[in-house]
Formats: sequence, structure tokens, C-alpha cells
Amino acid sequence: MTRERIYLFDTTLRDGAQTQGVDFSVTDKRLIAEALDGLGIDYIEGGWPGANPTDTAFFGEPPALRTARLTAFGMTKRAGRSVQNDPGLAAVLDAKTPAVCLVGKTWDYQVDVALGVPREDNLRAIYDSIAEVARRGAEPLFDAEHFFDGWKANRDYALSCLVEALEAGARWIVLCDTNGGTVPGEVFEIVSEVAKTIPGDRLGIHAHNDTENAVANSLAAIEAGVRQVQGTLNGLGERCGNANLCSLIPNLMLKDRYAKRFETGIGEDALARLTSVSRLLDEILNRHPNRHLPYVGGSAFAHKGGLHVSAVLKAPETYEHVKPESVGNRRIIPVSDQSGRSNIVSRLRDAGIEVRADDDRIGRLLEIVKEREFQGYAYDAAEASFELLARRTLGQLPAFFCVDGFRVLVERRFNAVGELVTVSEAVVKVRVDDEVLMSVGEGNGPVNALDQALRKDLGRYSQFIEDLTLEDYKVRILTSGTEAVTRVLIESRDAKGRRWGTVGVSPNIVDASFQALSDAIVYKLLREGAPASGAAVAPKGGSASWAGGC
Ligand SMILES: CC(=O)SCCNC(=O)CCNC(=O)[C@H](O)C(C)(C)COP(=O)(O)OP(=O)(O)OC[C@H]1O[C@@H](n2cnc3c(N)ncnc32)[C@H](O)[C@@H]1OP(=O)(O)O
Ligand SMILES: CC(=O)C(=O)O
Repeated sequence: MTRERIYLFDTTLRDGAQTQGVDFSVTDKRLIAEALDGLGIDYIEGGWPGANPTDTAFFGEPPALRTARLTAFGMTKRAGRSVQNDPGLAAVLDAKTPAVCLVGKTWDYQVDVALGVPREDNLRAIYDSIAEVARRGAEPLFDAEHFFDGWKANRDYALSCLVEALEAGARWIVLCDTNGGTVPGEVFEIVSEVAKTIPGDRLGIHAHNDTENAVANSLAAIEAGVRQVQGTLNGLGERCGNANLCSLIPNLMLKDRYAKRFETGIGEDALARLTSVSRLLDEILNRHPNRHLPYVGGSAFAHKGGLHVSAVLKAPETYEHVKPESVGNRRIIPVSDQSGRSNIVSRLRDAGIEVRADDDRIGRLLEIVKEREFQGYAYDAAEASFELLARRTLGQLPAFFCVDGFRVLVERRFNAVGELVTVSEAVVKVRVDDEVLMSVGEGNGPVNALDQALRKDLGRYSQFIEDLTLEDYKVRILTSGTEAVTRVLIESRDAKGRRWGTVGVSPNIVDASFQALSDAIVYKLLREGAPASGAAVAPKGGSASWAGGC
């Protein structure tokens, strides 16, 4: 059976740039456009030429795209101006992109209130503007703003706006749920009605996520006939975002209901790069990847419950709706107080620790994990600390360095120019082989000072941790009985792009931080294959190098 083509339109660089807190540079835009092109996206909306210097510069020197059509965004001509005499429209058209998408009003209320022009004038503006795009040789697209609200308020007027765009030569008429308030059943009904006037292979959908339905609305629109779908990477976009292409694409390609009827421009190889493209966007935006994103999130294939893990190890499809590797993701089996022996065995194997499934020490390790989670440790977010704990329990943790003690001082005083300052200073005494090393660190707070001091001189181990960076530091106060206990979670990273989490728990925040910091270093040494120290021995209990004297 021949499959119908669904065209994918990415607006990460335009609607995504309207996300609060997102501010792309020209270089960012180029990188993202190239990644989208590499995936096989059909249209890449690069921004609004003339609206700001970044977008103007981006279109001034556009990236060389392999197959995607670079699209410039703008609005229909301004009231009181002709298409030839509208500097805003001219800037969009002068970008000379293969495709141009113009947004126009289709809700009568918006025409009356936001534009304040007679409704007839708006119809003429749509026609003239789209016709001008066609006349200039670009592929015209019409974003029908507020279409669903417009339909509900005055369907004849909303439809007449679409007809104007179609007659003016629009290749695509994109139905926008601008305020994001429409739900899937309504989208299906309305699009089905519209498709009686405008053929589905000329219709697109642009859904916002204000009711958490942007992906569902896009799929409903496809079921009702549209053949172009707009969205963004990771669901960026105005307010609550747009339809997330990182969910839409796998839904279209991996779910039989769609995959049997439709094809996209994305191949299986490219689909297997989706997770890395999603992470690239986070990297560029300097954001932490959202673990809970479907398909591409770090937890999308994380199996925590013991019952799940026991079955997944027998057959992954018992608890996985698609194969993680189909979207370039991976299965994770974290260890926590929800675990059974299966979690432990699986995690140990992942860490390259060979142990028989019926080894008594597995049960002992499981007990320790549950006991420590009761005290406040959280190993599902600190896989590196779990590995260290496991290796120690199994007698497989090399001793690298030993912390004999530390002292932290926080002092508030007047500095040399009479300003009141708070200074933190830490002194750490470590032993490597038989050598005692004492380092002083200064920082903007006690934990920072401690971190500086600990890393400053680890003797022959210093070379292994030069590229170690602290990425995230989270503190949570837990109430256990009448005493407050602090849990510190640290995420670390190195130049090879490895990330790992460590945890520390103590009634004292500095203590808890120190455990997590020293675990982060020990884990790095382990991964680097650093040789064990001659004299120091790993202490019993607590972290690898923590817990006072050795
Ligand atoms: C639904 C969407 O997401 S559409 C995309 C929205 N994205 C953006 O707005 C980001 C980029 N925007 C900008 O940089 C600026 O808004 C600009 C450069 C486009 C315009 O800036 P300004 O000229 O200062 O106008 P401002 O943004 O305050 O107001 C928009 C004007 O366009 C008019 N307008 C809005 N939509 C349309 C339209 N489809 N067709 C014609 N005119 C329109 C408004 O009535 C208003 O006119 P007024 O100034 O006479 O009241
Ligand atoms: C065009 C657009 O972004 C919208 O209507 O939501």
C-alpha cells in the first residue's frame, strides 16, 4: 500500500525563540538548522528577518541546507500600506528564502480588536500578501492565526480567510491553535469540516501545548486530513510550548496506526539520532535535559520498580512500548528502595561488575541500599555513588586517596577597602600512597571552598581530574523523625561528555556535600582506570574516600 507523505515543519528557531528564557545567537541558529536538516525535516523556519538583528544576520548568511527548505516568517502586510510599501514585509521577502510563511488573522474578534481594521481589509491583506510571496518566486505558506477560536466564533469568516490564502497561491494553509485551548476531539471535528473546502494535502497544523495536548491535537489533525505538521524540538515555544517534534516524529514512524499509512522525510538512521539532536538543543541552550520527555528523555526507558525490571530482563517489550535504540535512547535500570535483586544484578552488569545472580552479596547489597535510602540517600539519581557502594560491598573498590580530615571556615569581615564581605576557606588533609597532602581552597561559599581544596592537590591523581566539572548541585532538607537531615545530589561531567550523579547525606550540609564531592572524584578516577594507591585503604561504610580516618 502506498503511504501518504506527511511534511514536517520545524519552528524551533521562530516559535521556539519565543520561549521565555531562550535567546539564540546566530551560531546557535545555524547549528540547530544543520542538525534539523541532517534529520530530514522538510521545512525549517529560521526566524523573522527584519524583526531583530539576530534573525536578520541569520538570513543574511543562511546555512547551506541539504534538503530542508529554509523558511522566513513574517506577517501579512500592515493596515494602511500596500504590499509594495511595507518595510516589514519587504525585509521578509528580501531574505530570498525558498519558502515564506506569513501569519494572518482568521478570528473576527482579533481583526476587530487587535488589528482594528474592517474585516474585508484583512481578507484583502491576506490575499495581497500571499500573492506577493508567490510573485517573488518563493513557496507561500499561510499561518492561519487563532483559526480554531475563529471557527468557533464565526466559521464563515474564518473559512473565507483560508480561501483567500488558497486562491492567492498558498501551498500550505496552516491551522494554528494559537491560544492552545482546543482539545483533540474538537480539532478532529473542525479539521474534518475544513477539509471539505480545502484539500488535506494543502493543510497543516500548528498546535500549542496549553492543555498538554499539542501532540495529541497534531495527531488528531492528521487523522482528519492535514498533511503538514509543525512543531519544535523538545516542545519549545511561546508560553507552554508547541507540539514536540521529538514525540511526534517517533509516533508517526513507530506506531503502526500512523506508520502503515504515512511516511515522513526521516529515515530510520536519522530517527536513531533523535535523542542526540534533542540533547544538542539543551546543550546549546545550556539547559538540563528534561529526563521525563517521552522517547528522548533520560528516564523514558528507566525501569525502577523491581517487578518491571525482573520482566524487562527476560523480555524488554514487557515494559517498553518501543525499542530505546530506535530513537537513539537507552534503557536504564536504576537502583533504589523500589528495587529487587534484578535491579542490582542489571546495574552491576552495566557497570562491568561480574557477579552471579544467586550470589549472597546481592541480597546484602539490596538491604544496604534500602537501609541507606531510608536514611535519605537516593541512588536512582546517583548511579555513580551506587556503583561505589556496590564495589565496596563486593571488595572491588580500589583505594585511591584517603581523607584524613577537613576544616571549613566561614568569616564575615571588613576587607582592605572597608567593604563587608563573607569569605569561605577550607583546608583538606589527604593521603596518597604514604604522602600527606594539605590543601587550602577559597570559594564563594563553604562547599565551593571545600571543592577547591579537595581538588587542588591529589598528588598523582590530580592529572585524572583536570577535566572534571561540577554541573549541578541540589540540596534537599529531609525530615526524618525530629531531626532534619540534608541530602546533597551532585551532577558531574568531564570532557568526554560523561555525566554522573553522586549523593551525600548528613545532618550537616557541608558533610553531605563532601561525601557527594569525594564520590564524584573517586568515580572519575575509577572510570579513568587510575592505579590504586599503595597505602590508603577504602574506609568501611560511608563513601569511598569519606568517613574520617583510614
Ligand atoms: C502567533 C505568533 O506567534 S505570531 C509571531 C509572533 N512573534 C513575534 O511577535 C516576535 C517578533 N516580533 C517583533 O519583533 C515585533 O513585534 C515586530 C518587529 C514584528 C513588530 O514590532 P512593532 O512594529 O513595534 O509592533 P508591535 O509588535 O508592538 O505590534 C504589532 C503590530 O502589528 C499588527 N499586526 C499584528 N498581526 C498582524 C498581521 N497578521 N497582519 C498585519 N498586521 C498585524 C498589530 O496590529 C500591531 O499594529 P499597531 O502597531 O498598529 O498596533
Ligand atoms: C503562527 C503561530 O505561531 C501561532 O498562531 O501560534
